[in-house]
Amino acid sequence: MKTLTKKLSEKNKVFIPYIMAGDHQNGLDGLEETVKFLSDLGVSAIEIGVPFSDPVADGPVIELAGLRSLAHGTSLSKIIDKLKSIETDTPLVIMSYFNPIYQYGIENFFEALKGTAVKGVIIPDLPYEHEDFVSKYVDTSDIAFVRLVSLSTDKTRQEQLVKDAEGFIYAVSINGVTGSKNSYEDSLDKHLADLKALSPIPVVTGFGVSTLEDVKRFDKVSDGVIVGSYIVEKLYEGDTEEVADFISKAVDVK
Ligand SMILES: O=P(O)(O)OC[C@@H](O)[C@@H](O)c1c[nH]c2ccccc12
Repeated sequence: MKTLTKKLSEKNKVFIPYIMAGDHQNGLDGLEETVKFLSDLGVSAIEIGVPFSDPVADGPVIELAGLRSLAHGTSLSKIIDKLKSIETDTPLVIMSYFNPIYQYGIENFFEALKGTAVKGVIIPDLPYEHEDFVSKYVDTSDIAFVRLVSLSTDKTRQEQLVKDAEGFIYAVSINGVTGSKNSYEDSLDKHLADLKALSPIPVVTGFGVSTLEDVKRFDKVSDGVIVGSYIVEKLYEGDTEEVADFISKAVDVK
């Protein structure tokens, strides 16, 4: 079992904040400070986004954060260099579209992350059928390849996806881009509970989670939450106190 799977399975409830690498007034030099800030609040893991020029699944908040980060000159290779010097017990999960990793070199990517705090990777545009691009390197490293399950994933495919899965299952709560939530579908809670019953590893719900009510709801029907847009926006606006207050309450939801 990989470190990420083990650490998250030990948790009563999982709370994972998402941040965009390089979206800080000091660009990537601010990454370590943000990681420490979040990790001191007791989060289960930290998802670190790699900015990309064509982020198909990103809503407006994350997309803008990516553009700001790119304007600071952020690249995957600079992020990896930075991650080599960041020490933390909190597992880090890189969220990148496939193209930057492909350009960097898939083997180099996994090789460069050995010995860093990165224990997982999410590649939202690399479907199950194409995992063999990375599986050789995933299998020989301690990095978990995190799979996404959407609302439209049927039971047969869910069974396929949870089999041999590591880290956690990323349950996408809406049919849409990050940050958007008009209202959740009525069937969502049952979908999550069914998925949780199938999955041997934690099922963590993300997309549109931005209030303590959301956190409570998804902590009941799944194993925890991922919060991106809310945190990215508040950190950018400099509302660190509000973020700290939200996260300390969210990690404590019973
Ligand atoms: O922003 P939200 O709605 O809180 O959702 C998390 C999400 O931003 C983060 O996990 C993420 C950012 N970009 C993505 C692309 C695909 C899947 C997930 C993501």
